[in-house]
Amino acid sequence: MTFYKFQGTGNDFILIDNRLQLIDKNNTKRIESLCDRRFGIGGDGLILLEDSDVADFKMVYYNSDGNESTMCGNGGRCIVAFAKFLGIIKNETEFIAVDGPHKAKIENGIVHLQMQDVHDVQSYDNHLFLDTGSPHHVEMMTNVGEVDVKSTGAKIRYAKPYEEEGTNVNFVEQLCENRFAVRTYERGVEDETLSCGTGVTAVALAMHHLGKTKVTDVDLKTQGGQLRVTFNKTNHGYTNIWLVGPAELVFKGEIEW
Ligand SMILES: N[C@@H](CCC[C@H](N)C(=O)O)C(=O)O
Repeated sequence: MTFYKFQGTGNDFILIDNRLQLIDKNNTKRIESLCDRRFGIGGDGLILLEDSDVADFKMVYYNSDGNESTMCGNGGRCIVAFAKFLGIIKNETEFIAVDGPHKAKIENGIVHLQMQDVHDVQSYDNHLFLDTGSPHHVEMMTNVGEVDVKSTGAKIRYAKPYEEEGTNVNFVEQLCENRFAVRTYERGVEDETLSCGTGVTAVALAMHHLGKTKVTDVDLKTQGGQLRVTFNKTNHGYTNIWLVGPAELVFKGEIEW
């Protein structure tokens, strides 16, 4: 079976064309072993591209622990690049993911992915919580380069109120009016990843909600590169949210499933 390795700002994924339904989707151990960086191909997750009756294709996302999870923004951008590579789409598409339909377009190699509207941004004393397709805890700090993301993120992810279901955890530093540095601990990877698409989307909206920025076109600096999030603010929350950035094929190979 042919697999493809893609990366979007260093968030890396194994992609497989599963339109013939050849994959045993309950084989959690196999997915985990393929994502292992020493004994497998290596990746923050594995994504299946499947047929859909209502859209160009369907995205099925697994974290590197082998479990199917909620929406992956960088994975969403990578599967759009993969669908173009396979000749399923040209430069515009609509596909189905676990959180519903997503529009996307590719312009000069950059993938623009529309995210679901966000109506609820919860603000607490020293953090915010919102769901951008996946759950995100957002915490501001003055020197994000120095935080131990793995241990601090894990403490927050397993503590109340998140506990078993967990959350992704984002640490944010404001660099200027429209630019923020973000480091993310990802649930299901249980470590820092170089970038998280739903995470930077959550950060952009949270910073606007807090009044840290007034712009609706925000630059996000991740460990793996630059992303951009644009949106509209309405009386009902945030709409027309787009996650924008690169997504590239790294290599392909053959595996026994
Ligand atoms: N890397 C992702 C987020 C993937 C899902 C997350 N790990 C979870 O289980 O909540 C992104 O780019 O959004």
